[in-house]
Amino acid sequence: MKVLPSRLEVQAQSVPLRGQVAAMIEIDHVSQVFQTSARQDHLALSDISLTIEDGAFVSILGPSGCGKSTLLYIVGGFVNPTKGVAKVKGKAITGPGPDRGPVFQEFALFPWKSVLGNVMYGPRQQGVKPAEAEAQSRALIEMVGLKGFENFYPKELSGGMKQRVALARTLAYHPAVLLMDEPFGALDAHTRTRLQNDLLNIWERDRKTVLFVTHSVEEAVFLSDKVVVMTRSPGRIKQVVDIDLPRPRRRAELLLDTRFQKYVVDIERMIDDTGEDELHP
Ligand SMILES: Nc1ncnc2c1ncn2[C@@H]1O[C@H](COP(=O)(O)OP(=O)(O)OP(=O)(O)O)[C@@H](O)[C@H]1O
Repeated sequence: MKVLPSRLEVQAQSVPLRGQVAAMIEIDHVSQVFQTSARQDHLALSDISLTIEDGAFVSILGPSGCGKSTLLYIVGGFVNPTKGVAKVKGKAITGPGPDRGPVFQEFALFPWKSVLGNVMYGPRQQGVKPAEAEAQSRALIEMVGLKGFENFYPKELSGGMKQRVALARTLAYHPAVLLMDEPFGALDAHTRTRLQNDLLNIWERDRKTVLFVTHSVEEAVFLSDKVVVMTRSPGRIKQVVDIDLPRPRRRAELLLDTRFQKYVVDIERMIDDTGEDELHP
């Protein structure tokens, strides 16, 4: 899904929500119809209901075009569902907010700002004083493994480094929920593995709720508490799989673990069973 307004400024203006609740996100009978340019209605999502607990890491898997991004954008408040309601902390989502931090490729880094400038942007917009915003941002840059690159500009960074900056920039808002749309999809296998490990380490520190869209079954099983498998278009939930593997997880160990391998094979079969990976206009 491709057309998104740049809403970073909007997110930065509202006040963050606080407090722990059991259900962080509730998606209640949500359907989404898009009008295509040919003026035909296209049912992208059909009657999706899903509850995501506070602090859970949930991945969404499914064939291309099944509505994964659309679901993420509905939770982000960038798309209003045609039917049903999506809630965050019990409140209906009516637009973007700083409680939900998107890590989407559409939210490209500001090319005219340094790494530090990009990460500091959110806290400064939220009224954090410059010295404090800088200290917080430097700590986050270190946390995502970019210490020493504070004064670099996006064009001087690799794809993986840009993703790290994007993650630090979103974390700087202190969102309760991270919304990640194939954040590592464009990276080489080695960088992808490193970023998966780093993301898990960061997540294990403060257990934010994460909603993560990916095409990689292995990545989903490695990272997640739950994997949501969707049917092909129109997207419905086929199955929610609880990933009962101990944490902290080490990728090298898990790859040899028969339980991990079984989850991957079972979920791959579920996706194959959703039908041919055909795209329909
Ligand atoms: N703004 C839009 N206007 C019209 N149709 C749209 C719009 N956004 C998405 N769609 C359609 O909705 C369906 C779901 O799109 P979406 O991007 O959510 O799927 P996806 O599962 O994330 O796909 P992929 O895995 O290929 O990224 C597709 O058929 C797409 O063409």
